[in-house]
Amino acid sequence: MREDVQSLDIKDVTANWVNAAVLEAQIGERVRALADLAHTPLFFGRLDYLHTAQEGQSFYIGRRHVHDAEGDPMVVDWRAPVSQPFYRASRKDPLDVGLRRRFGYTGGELTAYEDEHLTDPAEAEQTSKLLQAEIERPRVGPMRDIVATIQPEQDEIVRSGLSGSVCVQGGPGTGKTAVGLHRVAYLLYAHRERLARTGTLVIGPNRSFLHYIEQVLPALGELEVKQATVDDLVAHVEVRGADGAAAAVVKGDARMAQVLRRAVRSHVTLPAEPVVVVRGSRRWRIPAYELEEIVRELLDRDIRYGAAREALPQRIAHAVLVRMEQSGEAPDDRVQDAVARNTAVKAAVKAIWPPVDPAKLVLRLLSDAGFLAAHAEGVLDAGEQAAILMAKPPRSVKSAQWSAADAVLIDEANDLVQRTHSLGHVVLDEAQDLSPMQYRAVGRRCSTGSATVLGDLAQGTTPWATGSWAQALEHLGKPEAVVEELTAGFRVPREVIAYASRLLPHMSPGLAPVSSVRENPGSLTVDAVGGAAELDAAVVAACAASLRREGSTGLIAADGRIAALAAALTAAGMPYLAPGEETTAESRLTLVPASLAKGLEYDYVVLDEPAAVVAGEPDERTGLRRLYVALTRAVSGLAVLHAAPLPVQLA
Ligand SMILES: Nc1ncnc2c1ncn2[C@@H]1O[C@H](COP(=O)(O)OP(=O)(O)OP(=O)(O)O)[C@@H](O)[C@H]1O
Repeated sequence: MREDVQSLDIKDVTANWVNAAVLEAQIGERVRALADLAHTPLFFGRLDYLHTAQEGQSFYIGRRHVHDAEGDPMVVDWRAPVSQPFYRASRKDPLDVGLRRRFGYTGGELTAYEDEHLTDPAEAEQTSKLLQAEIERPRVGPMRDIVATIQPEQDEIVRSGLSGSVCVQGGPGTGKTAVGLHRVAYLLYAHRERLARTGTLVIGPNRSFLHYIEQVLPALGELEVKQATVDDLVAHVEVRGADGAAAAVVKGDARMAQVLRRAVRSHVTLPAEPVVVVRGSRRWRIPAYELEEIVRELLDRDIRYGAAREALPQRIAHAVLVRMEQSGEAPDDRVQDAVARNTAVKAAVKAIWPPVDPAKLVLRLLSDAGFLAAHAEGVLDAGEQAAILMAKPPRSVKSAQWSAADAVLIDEANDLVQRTHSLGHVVLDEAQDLSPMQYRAVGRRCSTGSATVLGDLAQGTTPWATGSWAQALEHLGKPEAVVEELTAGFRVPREVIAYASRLLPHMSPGLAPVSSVRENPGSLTVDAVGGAAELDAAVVAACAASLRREGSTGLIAADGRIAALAAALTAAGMPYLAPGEETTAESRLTLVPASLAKGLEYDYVVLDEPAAVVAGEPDERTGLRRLYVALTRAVSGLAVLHAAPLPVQLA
């Protein structure tokens, strides 16, 4: 297929050099998409149908469509309807499938297969060894795709339609991230043209996380999906400052949207003077009361501030034209445009509906107590207003120490002035940490599209963490989204998840523990070390022991412990990576501050001093949630080492 594309001769089919350049770029893209990936086999499954139109036919299922020299299909794309039973068929509902075969590969070489005769009553139900092997395959690079082993409950989410938004609640390692990414790939397949036009975006919590997941979609042949953090989306100003928790909570509260809306609209002044337009020998006068009617009508229509500001001169000009017609003239559109540009009209518009600079507006709200009070009246109480006022008002937008929450406020103000462009589909991962104002910022970016929201309420570690998905979806502007739950855990072995789940009742009562699909006896060790002095050495030794096995090792520790552990690793001659960095021949060890561990995973995890992880957070609940995240990163083994007593909730 690649050679066919490469050998295309476009000399005779392009009319000019622009056509030729475009076509060449498209050919280049297609060749890239058809690249031969040595370790990515062309097919991973086979379906033999019993009846229907495809009677007796078998299909090979793969990452992409492959055809032979005649153009006949050899491998069917996993996203095609004919592939769906590969993921959904069961003994209870075989979906006309007689045989389902899964192929297993080792380094790109076919080494195993597994057959299921779904309609054979003599055959017993069994769990797939290939699935187990796939999950436990040592991790060396970034996150991998799971096309070969998507589970039925995951597949339902992956294949849900483009028009509806979906929210997925699931404990650690239930495959939320994997499902979200595969859903994008599916939607791009099913709605290619529409989404190519409108665009797709994956939002993750930080750079390390985005690095970790960035290969999944390209491996599925999807090269056009953008990735960003929420901070990237709202980067209207340079963020150099940070808020205390109290200020950040108020700034992230949805009520701020109301305050901003009032503040923006407060710039409109009802006209007190008439507008007099002079054209040739004639003067046309629009009295103040009529101007006021126009302004009130625009305010009521609830269009964006900037759009109304653009409409106003045309409305005034229209009023002038009506008068011209009444006096027997026959003005046309060009006259209306000329009147709209008349200096008297422009001056009136400037006085009535002046331009608003979103950053300046937010700066004024946060630094001018009187201005804030005027617009926050009845919305924020005095204490809340005091919490967000800057101690020392900066001189300009440029010199202000903007915080991340401020940037979100500016984004909201920006949207009040001018509508934010909406994409076709947005995937929001680790959503539980977003503030209501951040949800709104994301919601603006899919206001005419749909969203996939992924998260775990138990892993919320911000002071404004999501308490319920219904509220979050309300802020996002997708209250109709369906909330699905994933309960089967793929990453974390049973023993480890059981240990971590001891924390659940103390930090997120009501959430059911994940039920791991994997039994790995001996995957958990918890060891007390004599004293703080010996801890570093014990941790280094545990890392060295993990590294003797295949795959990646993550050393997770409280942020405050990272410097000491970095020094200890260096002294021991053990090179290490930062979170999100790909493992190399030199190092398979990553030193992970607990604050960056979310969403990541390692074959083996060494967890340093749980009590310090808890103590590193402002309150106990957040501390326990941080610990829960750290405890649930391991695929094959977790070694907990402590010098201080373990948190009582773990005991
Ligand atoms: N059906 C599957 N087949 C094979 N591996 C799977 C499957 N589902 C999930 N996994 C693997 O399980 C691990 C966890 O998945 P993922 O990171 O998507 O979980 P998550 O729910 O986002 O976790 P967290 O809450 O910790 O962010 C990944 O390595 C993923 O590839």
